Amino acid sequence: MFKLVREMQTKIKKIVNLDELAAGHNKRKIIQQAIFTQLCQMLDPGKPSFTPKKGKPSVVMFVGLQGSGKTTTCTKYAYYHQKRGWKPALVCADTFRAGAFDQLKQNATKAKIPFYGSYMESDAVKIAVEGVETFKKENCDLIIVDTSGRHKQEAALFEEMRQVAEATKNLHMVPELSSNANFETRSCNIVMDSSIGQAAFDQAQAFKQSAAVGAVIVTKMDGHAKGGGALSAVAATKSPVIFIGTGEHMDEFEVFDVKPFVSRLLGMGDMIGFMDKIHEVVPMDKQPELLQKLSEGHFSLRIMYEQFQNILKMGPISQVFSMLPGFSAELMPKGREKDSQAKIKRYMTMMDSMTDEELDSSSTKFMNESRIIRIARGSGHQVREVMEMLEEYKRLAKIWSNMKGLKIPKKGEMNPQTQTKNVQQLGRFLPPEMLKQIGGMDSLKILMKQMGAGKDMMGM
Ligand SMILES: Nc1nc2c(ncn2[C@@H]2O[C@H](COP(=O)(O)OP(=O)(O)OP(=O)(O)O)[C@@H](O)[C@H]2O)c(=O)[nH]1
Repeated sequence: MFKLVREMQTKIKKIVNLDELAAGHNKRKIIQQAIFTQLCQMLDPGKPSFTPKKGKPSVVMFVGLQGSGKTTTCTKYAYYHQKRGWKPALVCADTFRAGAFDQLKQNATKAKIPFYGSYMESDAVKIAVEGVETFKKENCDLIIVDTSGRHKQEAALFEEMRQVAEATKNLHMVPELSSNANFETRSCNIVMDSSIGQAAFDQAQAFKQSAAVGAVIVTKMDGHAKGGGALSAVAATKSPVIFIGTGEHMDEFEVFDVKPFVSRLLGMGDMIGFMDKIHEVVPMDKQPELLQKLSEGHFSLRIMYEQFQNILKMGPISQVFSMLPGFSAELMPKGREKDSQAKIKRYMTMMDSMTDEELDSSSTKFMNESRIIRIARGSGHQVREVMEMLEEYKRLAKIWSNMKGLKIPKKGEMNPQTQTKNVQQLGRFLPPEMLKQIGGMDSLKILMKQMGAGKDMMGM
C-alpha cells in the first residue's frame, strides 16, 4: 500500500509542477484532476478481463474471505449472465460453513438456476468435480463454483482452494466430457468487501498465490465504504475489477465502471452513473422532446407522471438518487424505499383521475376545490393527499423551471459557449448543497467534460 501511494505521489509530481503554474490557476482543482486521472490508471491493469463465451463451457471459481459476500455474488453473477442468454449453473464447494449449501440452494431456486451441492460430503474437491461434470453434461456454458471462505487467510483454505482449482482444471482430460467441450476456459474471481481497506493488498496477493485470480468483484458498495481497497486488489492481482455489488438483492449488481468509482472515492458524486441511469430509463426517442419541453419552462403534471413512471422502472429508487450527494437523505431516506415507491404509485393513481387538460398544463390553475374533491373521490384517496401531491408537483416544477432557456445542441454541435452556458444552467438547477459537494462550478465543468461529448444529455 505504501508503495502504491509513493508511486502515485511521484507520478503526480511529474504531471503537476506547482511552481510553474501561473497565478490564477486553481491549484486544488488541478491536483484533484491529476489524482483522478492517476487513480483511474491504477484501476486499469492493462489487460482485458476474462469474459465467458456463450455456448462454450467455462468454469468460474469464486474465492474470498468469509462474509465478503461470495455466495451472494455467485448468484448475482449467474443471474446477470442468465438474463443475457448464458446457461449458468452453481456448484457449492463450500463445505466449511454449515448452511452455505442451503443459502446457495435458496438463491439459486429463486433465480431458477440449476445448482449442485451436498449436505453429507465434506470433500470440497469431490463436490467441485462432480458438480462441474454434471453441468457440462447438461451443456451449461457458465459453471460457477463457490468455494469456502474462512475468517482470515489460512493455509488450509488456500490448499483446498488450490486443489479445487486444479481439479476443475483437469476435467477436460476426462474423455467422455471432452467430447462435447470445444475448449474449456477457466477463471477465478476474488470477492472483496468494500470496507476491507488496507488489508486488501495482502489478502488479494495471498489468494493470487493459490489460484489464478483473473478478476476482482467488490461488494457492499451500497454502504458507507468507498471501496478504496479495490485499488490495492488490482495492484496485487494485476486483474481488473469487473463488477460491484450494490445491495443484498439479486439484481443489485453492476458492471464496474472506473470513472464513477473514482469520483465516489474522491467524494465527487456519481454524476455519470446518474446520467446513465436516466439514459437507461427515459426512452431515447423521448429524450429530445423532454429536454425541449424543459427548455421552454414547461413542466406539467404529465411530465411529472412520466418521470415517476421512469423512477419506478429504475428499480430501487434510492439506488439512483444515492449517486448524487445530498439527494438520498432528502428525497428517499435509506430503508424507506418501499414507502417512497408506494407514495409515487399513490400520486400516479390520483393523476390517472385527471383530465388531459389538467395534466398538460404547466400550472395548477385548473385545480379548484371541486376538482380536487372530484380527483380524490375518483382515485379513492383523501383530499389531503391530492393537495400533498400538488405540493410535490409545485416543488418539482420550481426546481425544473431553472432549466428554462437551456440550449439544446444537436449531435456534434456542442461549442464552448453553449457548454459554458449549460454548465451555468445546470449549476442553477442543482441544489446548492449538492453543488458544494461536487466542488463548485469548476468541478461541475470538469465532470461534464468527463461525461464525454458522445452523450446526448451532455446538452444539459
Ligand atoms: N448491502 C449489501 N450486502 C451484501 C452485498 N453482497 C453480499 N451482501 C450480504 O453480505 C452477507 C454475507 O454474504 P454471503 O454471500 O453469505 O458471504 P460469503 O462470503 O459467501 O460467506 P461465507 O460463505 O461464509 O464465506 C449477507 O448478508 C449478504 O446479503 C452487497 O453488495 N451489498
